[in-house]
Amino acid sequence: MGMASGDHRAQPPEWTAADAARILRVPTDASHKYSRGVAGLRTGSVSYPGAAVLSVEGAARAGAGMVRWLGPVEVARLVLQRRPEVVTTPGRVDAWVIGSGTDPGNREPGETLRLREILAGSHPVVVDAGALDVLDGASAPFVATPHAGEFARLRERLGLPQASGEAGAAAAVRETAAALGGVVLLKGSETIVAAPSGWATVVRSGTPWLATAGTGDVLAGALGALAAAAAAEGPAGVGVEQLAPLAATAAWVHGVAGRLAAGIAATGIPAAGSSAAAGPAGGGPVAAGPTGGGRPITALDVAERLPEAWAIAFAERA
Ligand SMILES: NC(=O)C1=CN([C@@H]2O[C@H](COP(=O)(O)OP(=O)(O)OC[C@H]3O[C@@H](n4cnc5c(N)ncnc54)[C@H](OP(=O)(O)O)[C@@H]3O)[C@@H](O)[C@H]2O)[C@@H](O)CC1
Ligand SMILES: Nc1ncnc2c1ncn2[C@@H]1O[C@H](COP(=O)(O)OP(=O)(O)O)[C@@H](O)[C@H]1O
Repeated sequence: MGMASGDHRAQPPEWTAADAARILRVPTDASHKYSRGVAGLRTGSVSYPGAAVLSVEGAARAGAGMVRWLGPVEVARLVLQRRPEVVTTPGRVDAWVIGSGTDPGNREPGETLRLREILAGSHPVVVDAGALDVLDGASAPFVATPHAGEFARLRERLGLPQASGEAGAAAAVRETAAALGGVVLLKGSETIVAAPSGWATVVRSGTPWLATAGTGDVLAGALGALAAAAAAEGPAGVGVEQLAPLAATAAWVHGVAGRLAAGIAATGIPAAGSSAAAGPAGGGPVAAGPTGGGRPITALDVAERLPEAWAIAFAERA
């Protein structure tokens, strides 16, 4: 796994298919749905019901043993229409996803308390969009997943200066992770992940076609599934530093899913729709760098390609 913890000014190494392959978990004969991890989502709202559906899709397609979604009944109806596998009653949760598709300005005080309880717990938490304002004082291990606009607001709240330039971005993500005491995943054309220790990596597996509404909600759900799988593995749970490679892996798989959906055949990735794309045998390393061509995609298209992207990474397993 690439390390860059010593020198905080160094550019972080790129996260690769082989790195992702080491992180992904495969069920065994002894597995059951709970041992594979329950991803608990408090995402979406009456104002943004679609984000609930999209984050649920991300979690379900990234291999959760169970997706538990909690929220308003009218939103639950939409979630269940799309995915009847989802459980909408309270119960066991191994990792949480909060904030996607919620507006802090419209949040009921009871919901704020619930989010604070989750962040005071011991299960890992993916903190997206509308929950980024409740991070202060969190004791649970967490990954914050801001886009550039949310990142700027987060830094302002922390009293940190705004970052500039590529080198500045990586340093700023490390600095923000240290200040928050949690992992920060800054979404963009390059996605930068840093842990409080200074460990950092950059994910370049995506495509600009991902710049469409809702793809970030899919990513949050996918990361929730990976965190739940890790947390369900043993009583020791998942520490904050362990969340960083999980976050990088979710971003890597999400980026490749975006390329597959857009029909971009990067080096080693079979063209979308080809039979080779269906399984590990078609996998290979994914080239970094600019991608040409492609076609418009939707966030659900990305979610649908997550299993293929997963298999491409897994094929790199030594
Ligand atoms: N189907 C659904 O239900 C969907 C629900 N969604 C949910 O909607 C909620 C609001 O989320 P949001 O991202 O639209 O708005 P918000 O956080 O208020 O910031 C927007 C401002 O920030 C700035 N900005 C700078 N960089 C930026 C960047 N890289 N990407 C984006 N913005 C960037 C930019 O200002 P500018 O720089 O252009 O002046 C812009 O005006 C949230 O809960 C989310 O989960 C969405 O996921 C879509 C699908
Ligand atoms: N130009 C780009 N190139 C590659 N990936 C991008 C680009 N723009 C956005 N993305 C990816 O698309 C996703 C957008 O997430 P986000 O901004 O949270 O959108 P939303 O809130 O609508 O879900 C992120 O995974 C981000 O890395």
